Amino acid sequence: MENVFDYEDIQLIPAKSMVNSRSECDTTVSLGGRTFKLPVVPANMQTIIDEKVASYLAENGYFYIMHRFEPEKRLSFMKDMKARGLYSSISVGVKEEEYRFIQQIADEQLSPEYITIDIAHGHSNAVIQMIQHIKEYLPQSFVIAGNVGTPEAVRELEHAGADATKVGIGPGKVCITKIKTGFGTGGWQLAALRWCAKAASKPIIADGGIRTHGDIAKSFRFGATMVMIGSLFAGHEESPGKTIENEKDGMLYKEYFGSASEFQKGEKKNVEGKRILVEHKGSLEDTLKEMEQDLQSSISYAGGNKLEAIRHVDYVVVKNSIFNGDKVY
Ligand SMILES: NC(=O)C1=CN([C@@H]2O[C@H](COP(=O)(O)OP(=O)(O)OC[C@H]3O[C@@H](n4cnc5c(N)ncnc54)[C@H](OP(=O)(O)O)[C@@H]3O)[C@@H](O)[C@H]2O)C=CC1
Ligand SMILES: Nc1nc2c(ncn2[C@@H]2O[C@H](COP(=O)(O)O)[C@@H](O)[C@H]2O)c(=O)[nH]1
Repeated sequence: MENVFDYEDIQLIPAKSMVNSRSECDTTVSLGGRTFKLPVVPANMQTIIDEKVASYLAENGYFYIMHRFEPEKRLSFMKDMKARGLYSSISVGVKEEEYRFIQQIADEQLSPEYITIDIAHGHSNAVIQMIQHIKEYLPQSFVIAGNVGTPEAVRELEHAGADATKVGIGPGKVCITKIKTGFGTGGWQLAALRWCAKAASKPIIADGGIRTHGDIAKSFRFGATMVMIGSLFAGHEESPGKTIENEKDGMLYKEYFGSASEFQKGEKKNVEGKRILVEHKGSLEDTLKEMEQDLQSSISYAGGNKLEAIRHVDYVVVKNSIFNGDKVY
Protein backbone atom coordinates (compact mmCIF):
# COMPACT_ATOMS: atom_id res chain seq x y z
CA MET A 1 0.00 0.00 0.00
CA GLU A 2 1.33 3.38 -0.98
CA ASN A 3 0.16 6.90 -0.23
CA VAL A 4 -1.43 6.13 3.10
CA PHE A 5 -3.00 8.89 5.19
CA ASP A 6 -5.21 9.33 8.22
CA TYR A 7 -8.05 11.63 9.23
CA GLU A 8 -5.86 14.54 10.24
CA ASP A 9 -3.96 14.42 6.93
CA ILE A 10 -6.99 15.09 4.75
CA GLN A 11 -9.01 18.17 3.97
CA LEU A 12 -12.10 17.92 1.81
CA ILE A 13 -12.48 20.61 -0.85
CA PRO A 14 -15.65 22.72 -0.85
CA ALA A 15 -18.01 22.83 -3.81
CA LYS A 16 -20.66 25.48 -4.59
CA SER A 17 -23.55 25.30 -2.15
CA MET A 18 -27.00 24.37 -3.48
CA VAL A 19 -28.86 25.12 -0.24
CA ASN A 20 -29.90 28.39 1.42
CA SER A 21 -29.61 26.98 4.90
CA ARG A 22 -27.69 24.07 6.42
CA SER A 23 -30.96 22.94 7.95
CA GLU A 24 -31.99 21.81 4.44
CA CYS A 25 -29.27 19.13 4.48
CA ASP A 26 -30.37 15.58 5.24
CA THR A 27 -28.01 13.47 7.38
CA THR A 28 -30.10 10.30 7.41
CA VAL A 29 -28.69 6.97 6.34
CA SER A 30 -30.18 3.52 5.69
CA LEU A 31 -28.76 0.31 7.04
CA GLY A 32 -30.42 -3.07 7.11
CA GLY A 33 -33.80 -1.77 5.99
CA ARG A 34 -34.06 1.02 8.57
CA THR A 35 -33.30 4.69 8.29
CA PHE A 36 -31.33 6.42 11.02
CA LYS A 37 -30.84 10.12 11.77
CA LEU A 38 -27.04 9.95 11.60
CA PRO A 39 -24.41 7.67 10.01
CA VAL A 40 -22.95 7.27 13.49
CA VAL A 41 -23.09 4.46 16.03
CA PRO A 42 -21.60 4.60 19.55
CA ALA A 43 -19.05 1.82 20.08
CA ASN A 44 -20.33 -1.48 21.47
CA MET A 45 -18.18 -1.11 24.59
CA GLN A 46 -19.15 -1.33 28.23
CA THR A 47 -18.18 2.27 29.08
CA ILE A 48 -20.05 3.62 26.04
CA ILE A 49 -23.41 1.88 25.92
CA ASP A 50 -25.80 0.18 28.32
CA GLU A 51 -29.49 -0.74 28.14
CA LYS A 52 -30.58 2.81 28.94
CA VAL A 53 -28.45 4.46 26.27
CA ALA A 54 -29.49 1.77 23.76
CA SER A 55 -33.17 2.44 24.43
CA TYR A 56 -32.66 6.19 24.14
CA LEU A 57 -30.94 5.77 20.77
CA ALA A 58 -33.55 3.35 19.41
CA GLU A 59 -36.44 5.53 20.59
CA ASN A 60 -34.94 8.63 19.01
CA GLY A 61 -34.11 7.26 15.57
CA TYR A 62 -30.41 6.47 16.00
CA PHE A 63 -28.54 3.25 15.32
CA TYR A 64 -27.02 1.43 18.30
CA ILE A 65 -25.15 -1.82 18.91
CA MET A 66 -25.33 -3.23 22.44
CA HIS A 67 -22.05 -4.66 23.77
CA ARG A 68 -21.57 -8.36 24.57
CA PHE A 69 -19.80 -8.15 27.92
CA GLU A 70 -22.76 -8.99 30.16
CA PRO A 71 -24.00 -12.02 28.23
CA GLU A 72 -26.54 -12.97 30.88
CA LYS A 73 -28.49 -9.76 30.20
CA ARG A 74 -28.85 -10.12 26.43
CA LEU A 75 -32.05 -12.20 26.33
CA SER A 76 -33.96 -9.95 28.70
CA PHE A 77 -32.66 -6.91 26.81
CA MET A 78 -34.08 -8.24 23.54
CA LYS A 79 -37.40 -9.17 25.17
CA ASP A 80 -37.67 -5.72 26.71
CA MET A 81 -36.92 -3.96 23.41
CA LYS A 82 -39.44 -6.14 21.60
CA ALA A 83 -42.12 -5.44 24.23
CA ARG A 84 -41.59 -1.71 23.68
CA GLY A 85 -41.73 -1.98 19.88
CA LEU A 86 -38.05 -1.09 19.51
CA TYR A 87 -35.50 -2.83 17.30
CA SER A 88 -32.82 -5.07 18.83
CA SER A 89 -29.14 -4.80 17.94
CA ILE A 90 -26.80 -7.05 19.89
CA SER A 91 -23.19 -8.26 19.77
CA VAL A 92 -21.81 -11.76 19.95
CA GLY A 93 -18.38 -13.35 20.11
CA VAL A 94 -17.30 -16.62 18.53
CA LYS A 95 -16.85 -19.00 21.45
CA GLU A 96 -18.85 -22.21 21.91
CA GLU A 97 -21.43 -20.66 24.25
CA GLU A 98 -22.26 -18.05 21.61
CA TYR A 99 -23.38 -20.80 19.23
CA ARG A 100 -25.79 -22.04 21.89
CA PHE A 101 -26.95 -18.47 22.50
CA ILE A 102 -27.87 -18.02 18.82
CA GLN A 103 -29.86 -21.28 18.94
CA GLN A 104 -31.62 -20.11 22.09
CA ILE A 105 -32.60 -16.80 20.46
CA ALA A 106 -33.98 -18.74 17.50
CA ASP A 107 -35.89 -21.14 19.81
CA GLU A 108 -37.46 -18.17 21.62
CA GLN A 109 -38.26 -16.51 18.27
CA LEU A 110 -36.59 -13.27 19.25
CA SER A 111 -34.72 -12.73 15.96
CA PRO A 112 -32.84 -9.47 16.66
CA GLU A 113 -32.83 -7.06 13.75
CA TYR A 114 -29.03 -6.60 13.92
CA ILE A 115 -26.28 -8.93 15.18
CA THR A 116 -22.66 -7.78 15.28
CA ILE A 117 -19.89 -10.34 15.50
CA ASP A 118 -17.33 -8.47 17.55
CA ILE A 119 -13.81 -9.85 17.75
CA ALA A 120 -10.36 -8.36 17.42
CA HIS A 121 -9.18 -10.29 14.35
CA GLY A 122 -12.30 -10.73 12.26
CA HIS A 123 -10.56 -12.18 9.21
CA SER A 124 -10.80 -15.71 10.56
CA ASN A 125 -12.62 -19.00 10.12
CA ALA A 126 -14.13 -18.40 13.55
CA VAL A 127 -16.06 -15.39 12.21
CA ILE A 128 -16.93 -17.08 8.92
CA GLN A 129 -18.44 -20.03 10.81
CA MET A 130 -20.37 -17.74 13.14
CA ILE A 131 -21.80 -15.78 10.18
CA GLN A 132 -22.97 -19.06 8.66
CA HIS A 133 -24.42 -20.24 11.97
CA ILE A 134 -26.40 -17.01 12.43
CA LYS A 135 -27.64 -17.11 8.84
CA GLU A 136 -28.82 -20.68 9.35
CA TYR A 137 -30.74 -20.04 12.59
CA LEU A 138 -31.67 -16.35 12.25
CA PRO A 139 -31.85 -15.64 8.51
CA GLN A 140 -33.77 -12.38 9.06
CA SER A 141 -31.06 -10.76 11.18
CA PHE A 142 -28.72 -8.26 9.55
CA VAL A 143 -25.18 -9.46 10.32
CA ILE A 144 -22.29 -7.06 10.81
CA ALA A 145 -18.92 -8.84 10.97
CA GLY A 146 -15.53 -7.58 12.12
CA ASN A 147 -13.14 -6.21 12.71
CA VAL A 148 -11.00 -6.32 9.61
CA GLY A 149 -8.48 -4.13 7.82
CA THR A 150 -8.01 -5.53 4.32
CA PRO A 151 -10.04 -5.91 1.10
CA GLU A 152 -9.50 -9.69 1.19
CA ALA A 153 -11.13 -9.86 4.58
CA VAL A 154 -14.09 -7.72 3.48
CA ARG A 155 -14.65 -9.95 0.44
CA GLU A 156 -14.39 -13.19 2.43
CA LEU A 157 -16.79 -12.08 5.15
CA GLU A 158 -19.26 -10.74 2.60
CA HIS A 159 -18.97 -14.01 0.69
CA ALA A 160 -19.68 -15.94 3.90
CA GLY A 161 -22.95 -14.01 4.25
CA ALA A 162 -22.12 -10.88 6.25
CA ASP A 163 -24.47 -8.01 5.40
CA ALA A 164 -21.91 -5.40 6.43
CA THR A 165 -18.29 -5.42 7.59
CA LYS A 166 -16.60 -3.34 10.25
CA VAL A 167 -13.18 -1.93 9.37
CA GLY A 168 -10.54 -0.87 11.88
CA ILE A 169 -7.78 -2.82 13.58
CA GLY A 170 -6.06 -0.72 16.19
CA PRO A 171 -6.96 2.92 15.48
CA GLY A 172 -9.03 3.30 18.65
CA LYS A 173 -8.27 5.81 21.39
CA VAL A 174 -7.86 3.13 24.07
CA CYS A 175 -6.26 0.62 21.72
CA ILE A 176 -2.73 -0.61 22.24
CA THR A 177 -2.82 -3.33 19.57
CA LYS A 178 -0.57 -1.29 17.31
CA ILE A 179 2.03 -1.02 20.04
CA LYS A 180 1.79 -4.51 21.50
CA THR A 181 1.61 -6.40 18.19
CA GLY A 182 2.95 -4.09 15.50
CA PHE A 183 -0.18 -4.70 13.39
CA GLY A 184 -3.18 -2.74 12.32
CA THR A 185 -4.64 0.28 10.62
CA GLY A 186 -3.61 2.72 13.37
CA GLY A 187 -2.15 5.83 11.72
CA TRP A 188 -3.69 5.03 8.31
CA GLN A 189 -7.27 4.08 9.17
CA LEU A 190 -8.76 6.42 6.58
CA ALA A 191 -6.59 4.99 3.79
CA ALA A 192 -7.43 1.45 4.96
CA LEU A 193 -11.10 2.36 4.81
CA ARG A 194 -10.71 3.56 1.22
CA TRP A 195 -8.81 0.37 0.32
CA CYS A 196 -11.51 -1.85 1.86
CA ALA A 197 -14.41 0.17 0.45
CA LYS A 198 -13.14 -0.36 -3.09
CA ALA A 199 -13.55 -4.11 -2.61
CA ALA A 200 -16.83 -3.99 -0.72
CA SER A 201 -20.20 -4.70 -2.29
CA LYS A 202 -22.08 -4.16 0.98
CA PRO A 203 -21.96 -1.39 3.60
CA ILE A 204 -18.84 -0.72 5.62
CA ILE A 205 -18.76 0.57 9.19
CA ALA A 206 -15.57 2.55 9.82
CA ASP A 207 -14.52 1.79 13.40
CA GLY A 208 -12.09 3.78 15.52
CA GLY A 209 -9.91 6.85 15.22
CA ILE A 210 -12.65 9.46 14.98
CA ARG A 211 -11.45 12.48 16.94
CA THR A 212 -13.56 15.30 15.51
CA HIS A 213 -16.98 15.60 13.91
CA GLY A 214 -15.30 16.44 10.61
CA ASP A 215 -13.86 12.91 10.64
CA ILE A 216 -17.40 11.57 10.13
CA ALA A 217 -17.65 13.38 6.79
CA LYS A 218 -14.15 12.20 5.86
CA SER A 219 -15.16 8.58 6.62
CA PHE A 220 -18.19 8.94 4.39
CA ARG A 221 -16.00 10.41 1.60
CA PHE A 222 -13.73 7.37 1.74
CA GLY A 223 -16.48 4.76 1.60
CA ALA A 224 -18.12 4.28 5.00
CA THR A 225 -21.88 3.97 5.34
CA MET A 226 -21.73 4.23 9.12
CA VAL A 227 -19.04 5.32 11.59
CA MET A 228 -18.47 3.67 14.98
CA ILE A 229 -17.20 6.01 17.69
CA GLY A 230 -16.01 5.36 21.24
CA SER A 231 -14.01 8.20 22.78
CA LEU A 232 -16.29 11.03 21.64
CA PHE A 233 -19.20 9.28 23.40
CA ALA A 234 -17.38 8.37 26.61
CA GLY A 235 -17.75 11.63 28.51
CA HIS A 236 -21.52 12.11 28.71
CA GLU A 237 -23.56 12.08 31.88
CA GLU A 238 -25.41 9.03 30.46
CA SER A 239 -22.18 7.17 29.58
CA PRO A 240 -21.96 3.99 31.68
CA GLY A 241 -18.30 4.52 32.68
CA LYS A 242 -17.65 5.65 36.26
CA THR A 243 -17.71 9.38 36.96
CA ILE A 244 -14.54 10.50 38.73
CA GLU A 245 -13.92 13.83 40.42
CA ASN A 246 -10.43 15.30 40.47
CA GLU A 247 -9.71 16.04 44.13
CA LYS A 248 -7.52 19.05 43.32
CA ASP A 249 -9.75 21.12 41.04
CA GLY A 250 -13.13 19.40 41.30
CA MET A 251 -13.18 18.69 37.54
CA LEU A 252 -15.35 15.73 36.50
CA TYR A 253 -14.09 12.91 34.33
CA LYS A 254 -15.54 9.67 32.98
CA GLU A 255 -13.60 6.46 32.64
CA TYR A 256 -13.22 4.87 29.19
CA PHE A 257 -11.58 1.47 28.87
CA GLY A 258 -10.80 -0.87 25.99
CA SER A 259 -12.81 -4.06 25.54
CA ALA A 260 -9.49 -5.95 25.51
CA SER A 261 -8.14 -4.09 28.54
CA GLU A 262 -7.38 -5.59 31.93
CA PHE A 263 -10.34 -3.59 33.29
CA GLN A 264 -12.75 -5.35 30.93
CA LYS A 265 -11.19 -8.80 31.16
CA GLY A 266 -10.48 -8.83 34.88
CA GLU A 267 -7.10 -10.44 34.15
CA LYS A 268 -3.81 -9.61 32.47
CA LYS A 269 -4.15 -11.97 29.51
CA ASN A 270 -3.80 -10.88 25.89
CA VAL A 271 -4.31 -7.28 26.93
CA GLU A 272 -4.66 -4.97 23.91
CA GLY A 273 -6.52 -2.08 25.48
CA LYS A 274 -6.02 0.57 28.15
CA ARG A 275 -8.10 2.79 30.42
CA ILE A 276 -8.21 6.57 30.21
CA LEU A 277 -10.21 9.38 31.75
CA VAL A 278 -12.05 11.76 29.45
CA GLU A 279 -13.50 15.11 30.42
CA HIS A 280 -17.15 15.13 31.39
CA LYS A 281 -19.02 16.91 28.61
CA GLY A 282 -22.73 17.14 29.28
CA SER A 283 -25.54 15.24 27.64
CA LEU A 284 -25.57 12.69 24.84
CA GLU A 285 -28.49 14.51 23.26
CA ASP A 286 -26.42 17.70 22.90
CA THR A 287 -23.55 15.86 21.22
CA LEU A 288 -25.88 14.10 18.79
CA LYS A 289 -27.48 17.43 17.89
CA GLU A 290 -24.09 19.04 17.38
CA MET A 291 -22.95 16.11 15.24
CA GLU A 292 -26.06 16.49 13.10
CA GLN A 293 -25.49 20.23 12.64
CA ASP A 294 -21.82 19.73 11.81
CA LEU A 295 -22.67 17.02 9.31
CA GLN A 296 -25.35 19.21 7.74
CA SER A 297 -22.66 21.82 7.33
CA SER A 298 -20.32 19.20 5.77
CA ILE A 299 -23.04 18.31 3.27
CA SER A 300 -23.49 21.96 2.35
CA TYR A 301 -19.73 22.35 1.80
CA ALA A 302 -19.92 19.29 -0.43
CA GLY A 303 -22.38 21.18 -2.62
CA GLY A 304 -25.39 18.94 -2.01
CA ASN A 305 -28.31 18.40 0.32
CA LYS A 306 -27.82 14.69 1.10
CA LEU A 307 -24.97 12.68 2.59
CA GLU A 308 -24.24 11.15 -0.80
CA ALA A 309 -22.85 14.51 -1.98
CA ILE A 310 -19.84 14.03 0.32
CA ARG A 311 -18.82 10.83 -1.53
CA HIS A 312 -17.85 12.78 -4.62
CA VAL A 313 -15.87 15.76 -3.30
CA ASP A 314 -12.20 16.31 -4.07
CA TYR A 315 -9.64 16.29 -1.29
CA VAL A 316 -6.03 17.12 -0.55
CA VAL A 317 -3.47 15.30 1.57
CA VAL A 318 -1.92 17.90 3.83
CA LYS A 319 0.50 15.95 6.06
CA ASN A 320 1.01 12.62 7.75
CA SER A 321 1.26 11.58 11.39
CA ILE A 322 1.26 8.00 12.62
CA PHE A 323 -0.67 8.35 15.89
CA ASN A 324 -3.49 10.59 14.71
CA GLY A 325 -2.92 12.96 17.61
CA ASP A 326 -3.06 10.30 20.36
CA LYS A 327 -0.45 9.71 23.03
CA VAL A 328 1.52 6.56 22.38
CA TYR A 329 0.70 4.65 25.59
N1 LIG B 1 -10.84 -3.09 16.80
C1 LIG B 1 -9.71 -3.44 17.34
O1 LIG B 1 -8.63 -3.02 16.92
C2 LIG B 1 -9.67 -4.37 18.50
C3 LIG B 1 -10.79 -4.58 19.22
N2 LIG B 1 -10.75 -5.39 20.31
C4 LIG B 1 -12.00 -5.61 21.05
O2 LIG B 1 -11.74 -6.28 22.26
C5 LIG B 1 -12.78 -7.22 22.53
C6 LIG B 1 -12.18 -8.56 22.76
O3 LIG B 1 -11.73 -9.09 21.51
P1 LIG B 1 -11.21 -10.59 21.37
O4 LIG B 1 -10.00 -10.77 22.22
O5 LIG B 1 -11.08 -10.93 19.94
O6 LIG B 1 -12.45 -11.38 21.95
P2 LIG B 1 -12.52 -12.76 22.67
O7 LIG B 1 -11.70 -12.73 23.89
O8 LIG B 1 -13.95 -13.12 22.76
O9 LIG B 1 -11.79 -13.69 21.60
C7 LIG B 1 -12.48 -14.15 20.49
C8 LIG B 1 -11.84 -15.43 19.99
O10 LIG B 1 -10.87 -15.10 19.03
C9 LIG B 1 -9.60 -15.59 19.46
N3 LIG B 1 -8.65 -14.55 19.11
C10 LIG B 1 -8.53 -13.33 19.67
N4 LIG B 1 -7.55 -12.64 19.06
C11 LIG B 1 -7.09 -13.45 18.09
C12 LIG B 1 -6.08 -13.32 17.13
N5 LIG B 1 -5.34 -12.21 17.05
N6 LIG B 1 -5.86 -14.36 16.29
C13 LIG B 1 -6.59 -15.47 16.38
N7 LIG B 1 -7.55 -15.66 17.29
C14 LIG B 1 -7.80 -14.66 18.13
C15 LIG B 1 -9.73 -15.83 20.94
O11 LIG B 1 -8.90 -16.87 21.40
P3 LIG B 1 -7.63 -16.56 22.35
O12 LIG B 1 -8.06 -15.49 23.33
O13 LIG B 1 -7.37 -17.88 23.01
O14 LIG B 1 -6.54 -16.13 21.44
C16 LIG B 1 -11.16 -16.25 21.08
O15 LIG B 1 -11.35 -17.60 20.77
C17 LIG B 1 -13.75 -7.14 21.36
O16 LIG B 1 -14.80 -6.30 21.71
C18 LIG B 1 -12.92 -6.51 20.26
O17 LIG B 1 -13.71 -5.76 19.36
C19 LIG B 1 -9.61 -6.00 20.72
C20 LIG B 1 -8.44 -5.80 20.05
C21 LIG B 1 -8.39 -5.00 18.84
N1 LIG C 1 -7.19 -2.50 20.01
C1 LIG C 1 -8.27 -2.30 20.77
N2 LIG C 1 -9.32 -1.69 20.20
C2 LIG C 1 -10.40 -1.55 20.96
C3 LIG C 1 -10.45 -1.97 22.29
N3 LIG C 1 -11.66 -1.70 22.77
C4 LIG C 1 -12.34 -1.12 21.76
N4 LIG C 1 -11.57 -1.02 20.67
C5 LIG C 1 -11.90 -0.44 19.38
O1 LIG C 1 -11.87 1.00 19.47
C6 LIG C 1 -13.06 1.52 18.87
C7 LIG C 1 -13.39 2.91 19.38
O2 LIG C 1 -12.39 3.79 18.97
P1 LIG C 1 -12.37 5.36 19.31
O3 LIG C 1 -11.14 5.85 18.65
O4 LIG C 1 -13.61 5.94 18.72
O5 LIG C 1 -12.33 5.53 20.79
C8 LIG C 1 -14.09 0.47 19.21
O6 LIG C 1 -15.25 0.57 18.44
C9 LIG C 1 -13.30 -0.81 18.96
O7 LIG C 1 -13.28 -1.20 17.63
C10 LIG C 1 -9.31 -2.57 22.85
O8 LIG C 1 -9.26 -2.93 24.04
N5 LIG C 1 -8.24 -2.71 22.05
